[in-house]
Parts: sequence; structure tokens; C-alpha cells
Amino acid sequence: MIIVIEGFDQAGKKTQSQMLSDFLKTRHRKSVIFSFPDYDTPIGKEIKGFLGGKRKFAPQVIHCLLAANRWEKANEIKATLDKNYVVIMNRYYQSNLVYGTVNGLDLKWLENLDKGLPKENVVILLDVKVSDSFSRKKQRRDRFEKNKAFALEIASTYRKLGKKYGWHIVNASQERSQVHEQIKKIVQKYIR
Ligand SMILES: Nc1ncnc2c1ncn2[C@@H]1O[C@H](COP(=O)(O)OP(=O)(O)O)[C@@H](O)[C@H]1O
Ligand SMILES: Cc1cn([C@H]2C[C@H](O)[C@@H](COP(=O)(O)OP(=O)(O)O)O2)c(=O)[nH]c1=O
Repeated sequence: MIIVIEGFDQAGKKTQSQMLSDFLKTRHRKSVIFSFPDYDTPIGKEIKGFLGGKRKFAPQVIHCLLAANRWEKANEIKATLDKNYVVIMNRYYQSNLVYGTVNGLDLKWLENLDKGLPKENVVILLDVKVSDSFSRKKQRRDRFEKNKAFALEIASTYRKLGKKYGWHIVNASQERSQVHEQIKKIVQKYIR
């Protein structure tokens, strides 16, 4: 099964992915966390260059690259699923739908870029207040995250697409343990 953890920068995706993985262990379910972008692949290095401001790409190009980065990992994801491990995605193609539409791209066009990749069973959106995201991290924000107006648009697009696609929305401005409790409740319905 695939569990996707989504949300804006500093929402707590990494923290909650790890807490979820630890919880699954107590339920005797092994899991692997995949994080996207994966900067270690050839395409990932290009993405890193872009986010760090060293490279310029048109929106169509960078969002294709972000999808291609998942295709680079597709076989590894499938092999992990075949071993019956739970796959936890710290961002998946849902990020591309949100950031891509905010960057002016068509939703259907973006959906097509990831069509055929292993499909998720559940998406959990960590809905963090933009002010909390900024207070959790002030420096070294990437190209997509620096601008507050852009951040507010990302946050509202996350909520809008979350409703459209039926993602579970969790208030990520709560304490870590409270967020984890809510994620546990959601996930427990899906694991035996
Ligand atoms: N619920 C929370 N409340 C306050 N700080 C948090 C919470 N969850 C995570 N953090 C802190 O915020 C920062 C970003 O968390 P992280 O899990 O790396 O987020 P993301 O992967 O979404 O960018 C880290 O310093 C982390 O320790
Ligand atoms: C995975 C993914 C990320 N993004 C964006 C969201 C972030 O602003 C940026 C980088 O992701 P981010 O999770 O912030 O990476 P890191 O934690 O390593 O800094 O890329 C997309 O636009 N589409 C995608 O498919």
C-alpha cells in the first residue's frame, strides 16, 4: 500500500513520515519512505540546480522534470511494493498538481505526466499555517517557497485540490504528537 504525506514546506512531512514508519513497525508492517524530489538521480541534480537558483527552466520543463524524477524511481517503488512493504511518500505527484497549477499549468496536463505510476491508497495533507511554515524555517528557502503571496496560493490550492480529490486534511499547526495521532487514526482504517 502507498500512503502519501503532502503539504507545504515545513509542514512536518519528514517528521510525520518517520513517526508513521515507526508506528507501522509496532504493527509489524515494514515500510520504506520515498522522498520527492529525489536529488540523487540524474534528473534530481537538475531539479536541485533549479530550486537553488543555479538553473532556469520554463514551468513546463521543471514540472516535467519533477514527474520524470518519479519515473526514475518507479521500478524501485514497484519492487518495494512487491515485497509487501508499505510505501510512505514524502511528497508524490500531488505536489506537482498543486505547484504546477499555481505556476499556470493545466491540471489534466499535469495529471498525465504521472499517469501509470503506482497509485496511492491514501493521501494525507498536512495543512500548516503559512506563518508557521515561515517561523519553522527562515533561511535557505527554495525558489518556490520564498515568496509569501505564492505560499498563500499554494496553501489554498492544497485545500481546494484536497477537497476535489478526497485527501485527508490534518491540521499540521498542532503539536507533533497530536498530528501523529490523527494520521494514525486515518491509517488504521487501511491496515489490517
Ligand atoms: N508539529 C510541529 N510543530 C512544530 N515544529 C514542527 C512540527 N513538526 C515538525 N516541526 C519542525 O519543523 C521543521 C520542519 O519539519 P519537517 O518534518 O522537516 O517538514 P517538511 O518535511 O514538511 O518540510 C523541523 O525543524 C521540525 O522539527
Ligand atoms: C515532488 C515535487 C515538488 N515540488 C516542489 C515543492 C517544493 O517547493 C520543491 C522542493 O520540495 P521540498 O519538499 O521542499 O524539498 P526539500 O525538503 O528537499 O527542500 O519542489 C513540485 O513542484 N512538484 C513535485 O512533484
